[in-house]
Amino acid sequence: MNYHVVIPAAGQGKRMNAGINKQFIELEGIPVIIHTLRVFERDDFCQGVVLVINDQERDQFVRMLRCFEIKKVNALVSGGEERQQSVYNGLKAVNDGHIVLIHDGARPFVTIKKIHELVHATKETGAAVLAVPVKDTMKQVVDGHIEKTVDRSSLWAVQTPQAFSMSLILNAHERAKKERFIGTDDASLVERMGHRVVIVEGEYTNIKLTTPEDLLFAEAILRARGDR
Ligand SMILES: Nc1ccn([C@@H]2O[C@H](COP(=O)(O)OP(=O)(O)OP(=O)(O)O)[C@@H](O)[C@H]2O)c(=O)n1
Ligand SMILES: C[C@](O)(CO)[C@H](O)COP(=O)(O)O
Repeated sequence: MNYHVVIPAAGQGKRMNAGINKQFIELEGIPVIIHTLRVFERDDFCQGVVLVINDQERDQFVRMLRCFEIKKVNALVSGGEERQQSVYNGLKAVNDGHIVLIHDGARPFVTIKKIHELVHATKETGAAVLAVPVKDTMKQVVDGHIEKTVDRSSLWAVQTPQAFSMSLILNAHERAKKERFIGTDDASLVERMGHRVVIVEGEYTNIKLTTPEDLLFAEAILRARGDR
């Protein structure tokens, strides 16, 4: 069940519009990225973390890791223009291990329970993702009007971590780069090679902090957890 994890945290956070890297926004006095890293710090199955960052934020990250005593980050790697490039840079820095997880730095609420279910499922096909069934009715919209209502029964909102055998995901990234394909998640690079990806039902609290209102949900999630 051992794994390594690549955590992309090198984005611009444009949709958050916070004026700073959203990974540095504090929730109950702790930066988002530290909340995320602490999950893996606490998981004995996590053998090491590769953190992908903006070079100009390197000093800030080094100080933060030291201040919060994060020990498992064994590489700080430069990100790229696209999330996919950042992830690929991170994968190349994972020096051993058979299973690798890729997890957004902006998703601080993943649980160890779900991580372990995901890693276990990866043994089945070499690829598995956390996802939750969509709750809203989905419509396809063209030029501002509804083209059709999409059958919701087979639609899932995919999250991270996404887990893969190391060789499979490296091959998928290398092929996507060669073919100039850019996907919005890593599983899409594996799917396009015709490889089965297993869905593991995740939790609705595993939100990605993307726009300002997500911070309201984040504070509510922390309060609810604190009450337990
Ligand atoms: N070039 C990029 C883009 C994104 N990410 C990371 O990938 C995760 C998911 O991406 P997203 O939520 O879209 O972050 P941003 O790209 O920063 O957001 P935006 O699109 O609003 O700028 C984030 O932890 C982000 O830091 C990254 O490492 N490198
Ligand atoms: C990888 C991801 O979190 C799965 O839902 C999502 O695709 C990232 O998208 P973003 O626009 O890069 O945040």
